[in-house]
Amino acid sequence: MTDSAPPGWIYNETVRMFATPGDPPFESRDELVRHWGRAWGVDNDVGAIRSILMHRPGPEMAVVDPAKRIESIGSFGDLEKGWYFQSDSVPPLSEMQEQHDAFVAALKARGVEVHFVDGVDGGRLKSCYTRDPLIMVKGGAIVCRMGTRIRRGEELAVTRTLARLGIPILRTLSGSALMEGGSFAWINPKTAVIGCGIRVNREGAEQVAEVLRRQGVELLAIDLVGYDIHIDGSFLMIDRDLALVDPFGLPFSFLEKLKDLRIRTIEITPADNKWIINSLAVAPGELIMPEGATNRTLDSLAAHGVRWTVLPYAAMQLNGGGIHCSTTPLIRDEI
Ligand SMILES: NC(=O)NCCC[C@H](N)C(=O)O
Repeated sequence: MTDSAPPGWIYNETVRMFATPGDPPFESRDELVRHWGRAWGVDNDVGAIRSILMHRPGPEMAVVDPAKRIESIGSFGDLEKGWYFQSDSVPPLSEMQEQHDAFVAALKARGVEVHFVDGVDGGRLKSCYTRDPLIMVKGGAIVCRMGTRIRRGEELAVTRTLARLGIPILRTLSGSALMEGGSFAWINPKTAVIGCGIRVNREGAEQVAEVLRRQGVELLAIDLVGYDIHIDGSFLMIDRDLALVDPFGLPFSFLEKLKDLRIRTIEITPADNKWIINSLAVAPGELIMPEGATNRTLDSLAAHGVRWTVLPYAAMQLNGGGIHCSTTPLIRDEI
């Protein structure tokens, strides 16, 4: 047969013989492991963390000039250069690094593989909050588009890092989208939420929703309150069906939606340090949290079977972000 077959037929029959179908889909574990080396990605916010992305604050912090005091609001910043420091005091860099190092050590002690962002530069002083320039979904990352000038460009450093690690990038937000990962949260493996506001617009949410739709995940888009920048200041999943919330930062309709989804909630009180919402679930019902929870809230956590480790993080928080903001889990166990 092949003796007399025309070359075109041989070519086409070979193509047909070696064709590979689209299913199983890109995000399936076997496909990822075979072609990308690991099952990168997450589809929940509480499964045991295996791999995480962080950035130790470093030379970029030198952009902060304590002489640039903004007296009218009691903080520091330079409108021309775009940097801002959201507190009335600037801690020594060594103190921020010490707290960050202790957090990294606590994660490593749990067996978490910690990766660091390559090439942070340009005085991008918020780069230690790796939560924001990317979102991890099933099978890889969505690179965001930051909603403040000094943070725009963190996307490039993160993209280089993802490439070095071999992590698929499923989408880079484009057009007029604004999106920061701190305003994205998984509620369960079929439902996620984005808080829209001054840093995240509906176009950003829609571009993320497109990626998630292909994974069979529904994305809720809610409005944040006032100038709140991220939903992770008011909402945190801490177990498969349990969230820590600040009701003052969330619309009533979202609190009702959580009930529909059978998510139980623990509400913080004004006496709690608000940064406790910005904790990290390292496994179902296991938190790393900053200081400042009231006994009332700790008792409630304990009554719901939650365990926690407390780390000092006040110096890191002075730059405007907390424990949750300082991490992006790259791989979590399924729940
Ligand atoms: N997820 C977060 O809340 N990230 C920290 C935000 C850092 C800082 N306040 C900012 O303005 O970007």
